[in-house]
Amino acid sequence: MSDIMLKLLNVESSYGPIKAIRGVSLQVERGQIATVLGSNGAGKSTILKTISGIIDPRKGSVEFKGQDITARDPAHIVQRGLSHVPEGREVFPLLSVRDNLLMGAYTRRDRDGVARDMEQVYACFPILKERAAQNAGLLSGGQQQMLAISRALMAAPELILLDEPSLGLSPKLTKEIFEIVVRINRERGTTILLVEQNANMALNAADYGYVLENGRIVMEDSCAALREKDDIKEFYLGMKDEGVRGERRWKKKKTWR
Ligand SMILES: Nc1ncnc2c1ncn2[C@@H]1O[C@H](COP(=O)(O)OP(=O)(O)OP(=O)(O)O)[C@@H](O)[C@H]1O
Repeated sequence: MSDIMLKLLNVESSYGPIKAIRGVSLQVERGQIATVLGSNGAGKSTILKTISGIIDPRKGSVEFKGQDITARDPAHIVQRGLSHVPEGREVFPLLSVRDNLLMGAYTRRDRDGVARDMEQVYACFPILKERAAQNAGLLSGGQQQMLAISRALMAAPELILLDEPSLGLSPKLTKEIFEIVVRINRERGTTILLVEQNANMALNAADYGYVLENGRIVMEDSCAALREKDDIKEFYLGMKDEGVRGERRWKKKKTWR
């Protein structure tokens, strides 16, 4: 029997009158990397903010490890084992790299475990050990992304929500970050829900994917199957269908609409 770590049922969240997500249902199995793909403004970040308690949904429910966490306090949700790496990294620029990492472990009381995890993070990201005493604001964009992911790891989470880790990074750094994400999943068994605009990277790293458009899930499947779908190739992977040209091509509709 599969072990469901996260389950959203018919979730709807709004910003005042703007409905950002509607009727979103999805689930993530323990040990899996799942991804939500979608273009700008599709509602990807809103899904993650609703899960981690930053936004209270208008409707629907969020279950984590079989327990209802809908609209619970974010600190409570972190303590239960769920960490959120927000878009844009948001490290504390005037704190040292080391203090940023310790902030991630703020809710923990097991000092030995924290020290052990700090060493593991340094082993995974040697640059953070080199720069441990430096202010985080002096790190490059890619290094700040590594720090943001590491800070989440310091909470010893069972599930990490990762918001657009590729944002603003070079293709080379993006590849490196994705390799690390997969490594964290394989080596530590951490379950990951990743939202991305870089569909190519996300579909290669993840096991299962959801496609979000205008706040609704319009398609879901294993990433292997999604990579083979013509609509995904055309609209998300930028591969043109050479058999359909000119006006016919413009008239071609996505099959999920
Ligand atoms: N703080 C806010 N106030 C009002 N509207 C918002 C706010 N944040 C997001 N929205 C709106 O909610 C919708 C979904 O936004 P969201 O940030 O979840 O999309 P996204 O898929 O993460 O986009 P991107 O890839 O550009 O980050 C958009 O229409 C956006 O304009």
